[in-house]
Amino acid sequence: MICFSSIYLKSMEFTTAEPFLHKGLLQSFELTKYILKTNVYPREPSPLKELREVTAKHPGNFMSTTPDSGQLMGMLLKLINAKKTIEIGVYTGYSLLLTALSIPHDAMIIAIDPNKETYEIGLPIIQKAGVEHKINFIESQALPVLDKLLQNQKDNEGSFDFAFVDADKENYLNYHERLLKLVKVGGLIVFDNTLWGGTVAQPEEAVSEDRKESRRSIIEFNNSVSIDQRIEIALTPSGDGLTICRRIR
Ligand SMILES: C[S@@+](CC[C@H](N)C(=O)[O-])C[C@H]1O[C@@H](n2cnc3c(N)ncnc32)[C@H](O)[C@@H]1O
Ligand SMILES: O=c1cc(-c2ccc(O)cc2)oc2c(O)c(O)ccc12
Repeated sequence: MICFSSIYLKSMEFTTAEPFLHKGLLQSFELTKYILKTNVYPREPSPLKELREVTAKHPGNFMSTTPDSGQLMGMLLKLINAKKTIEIGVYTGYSLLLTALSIPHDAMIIAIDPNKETYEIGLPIIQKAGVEHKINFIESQALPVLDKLLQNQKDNEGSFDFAFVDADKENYLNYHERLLKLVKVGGLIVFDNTLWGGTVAQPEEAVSEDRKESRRSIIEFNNSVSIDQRIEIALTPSGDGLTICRRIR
């Protein structure tokens, strides 16, 4: 396993247009670059490319969903013909715009994030792409919004086709429980960062202090979904780890 600091140092060699290289868990930057350059970037819709380039100039750029994970999510959204979706953790909106571009004209996304400022960085690009009408942005912590949606059982329980979670790792299990009630049988819940920079497979002593708490939460989450009989799962090593959960009961 390559240690995180050496990944970081190596990543400094790349331009700000490619802040995703250091996030990939593949053991070779060249291989990550190969995947992005041959299969991902050439097919990335131009508004997403523009949003990625704007975000690259922002200090939090490492938080964006990686373009390869975005490509996989776009495929999933189209495969299930998702119409009613929910996203927890928007930042500048890469995954949000990706979702908006992948669902039909009359489909919708409830997008939740307490930080409206970062959402507003990507908003002009979302508007220019003509998909703002699909988005209901809610400036809030996610848990109270999910609980409110669940209070209106008739309209919301089992009604969502797709959910994407990319926010505070400490609440992943709380989100999972609520989203399992909101998503229909056959619907998908996708969680980002489930390999947490590879630290899930490292001894705790080898992990930097600032990553320990989230690492513990992610490990607890991974263990829990691995035995959850209500879902089928696939943990894919795309980006920082993407766990796809399909509700089956
Ligand atoms: C990793 S970023 C999301 C990246 C985004 N998916 C993208 O593609 O750019 C995490 C986001 O989660 C938000 N967040 C943190 N705690 C949250 C909470 N309790 N509820 C909802 N969003 C939260 C942060 O404000 C931040 O914008
Ligand atoms: O380094 C991070 C941190 C987060 C993060 C931290 C605290 C929150 O309340 C939400 C998110 O998320 C990240 C992320 O999603 C990512 O892909 C890379 C790094 C980080």
